[in-house]
Amino acid sequence: MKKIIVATKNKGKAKEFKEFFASFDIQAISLLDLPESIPDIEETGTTFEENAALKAEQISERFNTAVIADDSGLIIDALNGRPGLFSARYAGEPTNDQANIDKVLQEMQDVPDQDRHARFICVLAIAQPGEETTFNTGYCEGYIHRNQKGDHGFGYDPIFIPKGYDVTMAELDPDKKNQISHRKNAIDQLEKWLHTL
Ligand SMILES: O=c1[nH]c(=O)c2ncn([C@@H]3O[C@H](COP(=O)(O)OP(=O)(O)OP(=O)(O)O)[C@@H](O)[C@H]3O)c2[nH]1
Ligand SMILES: [Mg+2]
Repeated sequence: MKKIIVATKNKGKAKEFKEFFASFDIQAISLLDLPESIPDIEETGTTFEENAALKAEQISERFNTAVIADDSGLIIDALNGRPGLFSARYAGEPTNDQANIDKVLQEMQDVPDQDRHARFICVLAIAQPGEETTFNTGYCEGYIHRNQKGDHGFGYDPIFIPKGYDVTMAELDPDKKNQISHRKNAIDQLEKWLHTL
């Protein structure tokens, strides 16, 4: 089976990448699967693209092979785009999904239903030795619920209701999330390249 390194230490993302790539007969190997422990990559970029490139390029250089990295987040209109680039550590370090959810719900408590629009963004960077890094971006539109529901997925899934649905992303079956998510929409743009592996 072909393999590809995905430069992530996020268990939720790693699980989804494994599921996505299995359909291409490719085994996705996350940084959590590697025998040696890989130092955290500091995300000093000012955009999702910069952070995704930082992660993909550093790991591609270390292993001299093609590497995919994902920088993603939740963008909420009523919070002027926050948590955005800082979605992982919105409530501070170490990252804690529940604390992040609590902070968003607290900041959104007085926001009326019609103003609770939000979207997930996923930027994939593909770094290959000797080649320019390329990018694919996917979105998933929706809105922020007033409380959290469901226990599938990860991150902010329990408070995000995808457009066209009346349940949160965390209430959806994982296979369903993988059909509509920002990650899926970004990976769909990779299809041609994945067949070249
Ligand atoms: O509910 C969610 N469903 C998703 O599908 C999703 N995708 C991203 N996120 C949030 O955005 C942060 C990414 O930050 P991020 O791209 O820096 O990843 P990370 O730091 O968790 O791991 P790594 O990939 O950098 O190793 C994550 O921690 C989450 O809070 C999601 N939340
Ligand atoms: Mg990160």
